[in-house]
Amino acid sequence: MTTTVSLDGTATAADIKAELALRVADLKSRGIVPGLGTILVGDHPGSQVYVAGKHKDCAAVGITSLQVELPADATQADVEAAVLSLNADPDCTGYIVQLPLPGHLDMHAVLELIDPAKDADGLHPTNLGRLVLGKAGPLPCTPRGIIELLRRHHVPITGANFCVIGCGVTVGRPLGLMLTRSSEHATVTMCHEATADITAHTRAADVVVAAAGAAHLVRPDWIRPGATVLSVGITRTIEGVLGDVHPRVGEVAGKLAPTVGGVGPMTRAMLLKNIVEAAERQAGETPPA
Ligand SMILES: Nc1nc2c(c(=O)[nH]1)N[C@@H](CN(C=O)c1ccc(C(=O)N[C@@H](CCC(=O)O)C(=O)O)cc1)CN2
Repeated sequence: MTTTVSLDGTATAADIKAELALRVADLKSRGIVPGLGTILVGDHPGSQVYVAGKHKDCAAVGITSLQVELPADATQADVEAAVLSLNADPDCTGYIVQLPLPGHLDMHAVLELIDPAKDADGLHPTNLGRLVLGKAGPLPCTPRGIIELLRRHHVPITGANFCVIGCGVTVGRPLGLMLTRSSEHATVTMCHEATADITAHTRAADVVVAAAGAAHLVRPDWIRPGATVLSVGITRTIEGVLGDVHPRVGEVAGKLAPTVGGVGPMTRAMLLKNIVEAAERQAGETPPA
């Protein structure tokens, strides 16, 4: 049996928040007050928890919070009006529209209306295009958090074989783009529900990232002993929160980012980092690499 090392996102995020608090204090000493806005539509239970966590984090590092809440039956026009209002608000350095939106709303139309300079999630088409072209800009929070978690725990990335399960817009797709930049240069296999013989890909991987949103999809026999595994997707059931990675994978993996306390806190920390960097850019500075 392998002794698994936990990739502790809560502790790592705490370190990052302490570093960011110093940068926020420096900005404030020069009269620049970073502000994060959130737009939450409806009463999705996970989203309410995540947005509350984001504002708690802001308070901890000295970032101002602006919260917009709209009912589940808000119209496309209501949501777009909230976006335009934050685009115009000088107290808002950057903001996010919490996803998923209720099914009757057009997510892509909403995301396209965000001012790319205020896009704290890096999900505006302009910023995703900048990522493809290797230009500086805000990076999607979960993929950025995954790479930062691996780096801070000395998991090799360059030349490593990654298997990313799930091709969603917030995690899988941008993660594939980020891991193949010249600064990372990993070899990435993207898997999805139509992948034939998925275990052939997971068993060949040094690092498996499970971001499919399918409870306990990844089983112990899918993993090469000693490989690194990150459980990203979450399914909420009446029995509680279930991750994409079966708990017994911990008996095989060398390093494991658990479903709770792994990548989630890193996602939140990277949102703060995107806001601090946006404030620095808006002040005409180049954020540290
Ligand atoms: N606009 C966005 N929407 C969504 C994103 C995103 O990056 N931008 N990602 C996810 C949700 N998410 C951030 O919003 C997120 C997910 C999980 C956590 C977290 O801290 N999880 C806890 C567990 C809490 C629980 O689910 O009970 C943990 O890992 O300890 C934070 C943020 C979808 N939407």
